[in-house]
Amino acid sequence: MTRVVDIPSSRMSNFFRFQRDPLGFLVDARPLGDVVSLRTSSFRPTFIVNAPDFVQELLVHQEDKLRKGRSAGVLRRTIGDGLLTSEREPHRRQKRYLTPAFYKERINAYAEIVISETRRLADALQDGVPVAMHDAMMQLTLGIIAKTMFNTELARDKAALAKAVDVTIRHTASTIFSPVILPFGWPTPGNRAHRQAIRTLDAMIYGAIAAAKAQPDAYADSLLGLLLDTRDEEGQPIPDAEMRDQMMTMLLAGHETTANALVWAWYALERSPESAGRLRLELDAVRLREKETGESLSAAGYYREMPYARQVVQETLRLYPPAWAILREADLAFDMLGDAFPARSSFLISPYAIHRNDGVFGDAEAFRPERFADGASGWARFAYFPFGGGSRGCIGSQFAMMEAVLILGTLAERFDFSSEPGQGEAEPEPLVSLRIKGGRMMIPRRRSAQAQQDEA
Ligand code: HEM
Repeated sequence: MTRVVDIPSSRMSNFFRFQRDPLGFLVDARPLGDVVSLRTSSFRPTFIVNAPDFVQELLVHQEDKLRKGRSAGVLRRTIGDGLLTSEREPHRRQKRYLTPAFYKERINAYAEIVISETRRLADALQDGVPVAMHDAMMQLTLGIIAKTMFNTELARDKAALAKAVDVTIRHTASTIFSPVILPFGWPTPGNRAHRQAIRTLDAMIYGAIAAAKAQPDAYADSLLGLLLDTRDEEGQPIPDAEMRDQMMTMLLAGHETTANALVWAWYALERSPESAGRLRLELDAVRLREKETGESLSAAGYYREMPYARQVVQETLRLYPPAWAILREADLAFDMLGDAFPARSSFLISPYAIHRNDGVFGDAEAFRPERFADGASGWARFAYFPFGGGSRGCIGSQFAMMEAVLILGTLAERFDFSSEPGQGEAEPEPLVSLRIKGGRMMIPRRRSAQAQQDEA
């Protein structure tokens, strides 16, 4: 029996609903069936994939039949042919030379940078002075990605680069889901602003490449150093343009996602005082043990000591997965789990919708980090997949987990954050990654000051 069902609503109403509220549309489509056909044209039949076993087919078992297609085409305007957008053999080749940048010992070294950059932010926060949390997390993770991957300090240009990233993301998101994609060469205001933003980011990237070539030893432990040392089968170095594409890819794929997850985590913790309390207990216990033993933990050691903080991040990635949609296209007709899919089929897989399945998670809308106390092993493999999967799964997943947990721990140790009054419930905004619409103004309260108050 087929597991593909037709969506009951008309093509026109689906189109408008998706444009207006993509997340609502996908959440409503999940209970309709394992795979939902949008009954679009036979030229580009489109399916929403809801069942974990079909997700596994697309991302793992049959991935050789699928491409990223149109979405990668739009991203390519900014990041070129880097790991996120390349396909087939170029992708395999790139993955081979990039993977060592994410080995465990490298991630442990990056962890020290994460903590020192986060402490810098903590030192700059003032008790009771509201902070634009989205901007603060974006600039923090941007600084971290530049320092860990390119050994580059962004102190001076951080705000300008963050602005350029924002322009790029907004324009890319509006293009990916637009029914008509205008050529990038056309001088529309959006294209012009986007091209200017790319020039700003390119200046930083090419500056870093030139600095690394002049002083390679200083960059040996960064991704940039790795790129400089890489040789192909003929012994040729990677061309500057390819290095640029990989760096732009890491810059964009590697900081907005983590920053958005963190803003959601602060928001969720504020609304779940029990979880925030448990997190504080864990953090205080770690520091107490350090005092008692007289040994201070390395950053990697600190990470290991915070299982509850990890659960908080995992649960945040369940409810608010930054990669809210994963897209695939098939060139040729193929079969999946007994159903036939025609040539040029498009597939939309939404971790956001799939992660909200009550049947799997029980009270799925509730923020309950404890669900992850035993890992994520109780569920079907692709019931929970914030980092995708298969050969196109996130290369930075371990780095991102470590980074998010260390930022959360380092800041929560010193501050409680609460939303500035009058903002109401956070509304998700699905751009390239899932944001809080309009950001979130939050008020940091220094914990020691609060404890003093409590004592008084
Ligand atoms: C919470 C943070 C993050 C989330 C939720 C996330 C999520 C994802 C997902 C779902 C994919 C697969 C997309 C697809 O299949 O189409 C992906 C791919 C990728 N991610 Fe991440 N990511 C995060 C952080 C990072 C970081 C920190 C880096 C780099 C330092 C990174 C670099 C990449 C790259 C290069 C790819 C493409 C991999 C490939 O195609 O081989 N990501 N990410």
